[in-house]
Amino acid sequence: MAVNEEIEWWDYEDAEEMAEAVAGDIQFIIESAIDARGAAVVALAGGKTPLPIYAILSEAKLDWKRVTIIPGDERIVPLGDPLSNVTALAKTFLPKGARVMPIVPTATADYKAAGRSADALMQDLHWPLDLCLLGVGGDGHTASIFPGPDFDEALNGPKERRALGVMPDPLPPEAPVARVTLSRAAIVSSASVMIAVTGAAKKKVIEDAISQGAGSTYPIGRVLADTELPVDIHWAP
Ligand SMILES: O=C(O)[C@H](O)[C@@H](O)[C@H](O)[C@H](O)COP(=O)(O)O
Repeated sequence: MAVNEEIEWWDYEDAEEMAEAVAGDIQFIIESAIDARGAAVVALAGGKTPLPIYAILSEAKLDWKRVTIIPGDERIVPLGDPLSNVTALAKTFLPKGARVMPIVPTATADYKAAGRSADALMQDLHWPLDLCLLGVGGDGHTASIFPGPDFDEALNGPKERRALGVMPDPLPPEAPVARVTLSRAAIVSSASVMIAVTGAAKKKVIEDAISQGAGSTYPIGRVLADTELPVDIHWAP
């Protein structure tokens, strides 16, 4: 397994400046995909950090009806729940005309079944994804790749498995529920992988994860070690 040596940090004065820059980069990726094949498919991170990016991106002059957006991971909660990643994306991008696709259609107690259904839904999309925008948790998770019983499957499952169900152990306090996530294989196959994070603590976690390399204890380290294309990490205090 290679260690990615093409990781570039982009540091900004504040979250607003980062949001402008990242929104601009995503706009460019979407425009390029639309120019190339008439459509774009992007996976966007959940959580709170990227919300200012999405607010700016949604104002971009894009042919939104050609854009499909999925959450790169989802908490298994009903649509409309404050924890639902796709609900936040839908509020921002549906009014623009984008196709925002839930990956967990109905909340189910069986997270493995939810993962299988998400994986089946992925077959309807154009692969590889044009972009996978990732967030990182303070514990080093990315998308919903967490330590726990599904960690190995998320990292090392069959390459064609693009999504799976995950029960984080321990459950993250900010959203203590089972998840569906893109697999590492699906993430690293993306035409472009980008990370957006804020705060000194997350910066330290990512730096440690990168220096640990392919054997990193952090999910983000395991993902970064497996990407072959350059990865941009956007950071603001
Ligand atoms: O649904 C999720 O949990 C996420 O997609 C997750 O990977 C997120 O990016 C991090 O937890 C950071 O979240 P914050 O930006 O809210 O800190």
